[in-house]
Amino acid sequence: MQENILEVSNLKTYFDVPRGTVKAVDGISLTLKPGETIGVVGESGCGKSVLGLSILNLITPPGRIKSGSVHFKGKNLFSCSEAELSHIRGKEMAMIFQEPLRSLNPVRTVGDQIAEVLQIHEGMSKTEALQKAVQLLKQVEVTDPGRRVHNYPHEFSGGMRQRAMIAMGLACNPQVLLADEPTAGLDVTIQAQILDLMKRLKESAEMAMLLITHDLAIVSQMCSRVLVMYAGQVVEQGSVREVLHHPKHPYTRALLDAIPGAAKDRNRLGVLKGISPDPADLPQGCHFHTRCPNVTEKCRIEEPTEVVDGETVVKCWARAEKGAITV
Ligand SMILES: Nc1ncnc2c1ncn2[C@@H]1O[C@H](COP(=O)(O)OP(=O)(O)OP(=O)(O)O)[C@@H](O)[C@H]1O
Ligand code: NI
Repeated sequence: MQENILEVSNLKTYFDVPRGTVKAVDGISLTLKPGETIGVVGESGCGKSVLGLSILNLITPPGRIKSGSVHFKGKNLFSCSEAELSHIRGKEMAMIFQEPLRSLNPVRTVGDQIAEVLQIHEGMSKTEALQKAVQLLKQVEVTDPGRRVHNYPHEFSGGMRQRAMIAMGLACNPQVLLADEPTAGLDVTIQAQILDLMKRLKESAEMAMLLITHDLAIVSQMCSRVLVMYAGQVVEQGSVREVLHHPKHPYTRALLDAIPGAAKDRNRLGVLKGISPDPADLPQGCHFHTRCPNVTEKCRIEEPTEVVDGETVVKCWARAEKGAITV
């Protein structure tokens, strides 16, 4: 068996806000093998981005890592020095953020920003780094990269900014890429092009990827395994084949039913009923019980344990009581 490159164990990330404590990530464990792509899905606010930022130890107040660990190649990132961390970030483990405009500096050229990563992590001279930046822009299929490298982010279209972010993320050939909605907000054709590009780059470089998205179609196109998050927790995880075709958790089923095409075929409701719970005031018992069609008395009182059911791990009392194996 191949060793895990990334191991997240019982991770909890909380935000202390005036109205209470937001449990954005509340006990998540996952593993990633070299070259593997895992999808992370769930509704807005369920904690996907906070999970990505926590893995890179980038949480700042009012947020805090409450407990748990993140091991990258056997090294616990929560006990690394700032110097070790900045070496790992960007070089060995890169993140493509949800909003490129927020992470690209508006007053510096795209080329300078890509070059900076290479100067810091690869010790290149400015001239060498700029040459490499042109190559990278070419690799992510930005047309006329020799001219574009001197542009500012606002001179790029949304799709091109996203490509520039991918170029920056890939500059140092990271072994793990955390991609947070890398194609959100782009039109469908450009989205397909960028995903295809990421897939090809990933395969040629054997890079592992954690792909955060709310789009299940992207998961089935890109990932081998998927984690379904609800209110800071993983409610179901397993192979894409199993989870998307034989969902075991009622929340996963509801998510699948919310896809218009699937809903039409199966003649079910297209919208997820009810609202997500307030993460600063989560319901007792199973976090999903307020919206679950199969809720029982026990679900309202006691948090479900995770159970192995075939190839899937599910956090649901209905499954636990069917005699599946408790983790
Ligand atoms: N800096 C912060 N201060 C307070 N609360 C925060 C902060 N960042 C995130 N949160 C809270 O943590 C929870 C998880 O947020 P997160 O951004 O991870 O959601 P998400 O799943 O990425 O959603 P989306 O799909 O909309 O990107 C939310 O309730 C959010 O309000
Ligand atoms: Ni997010």
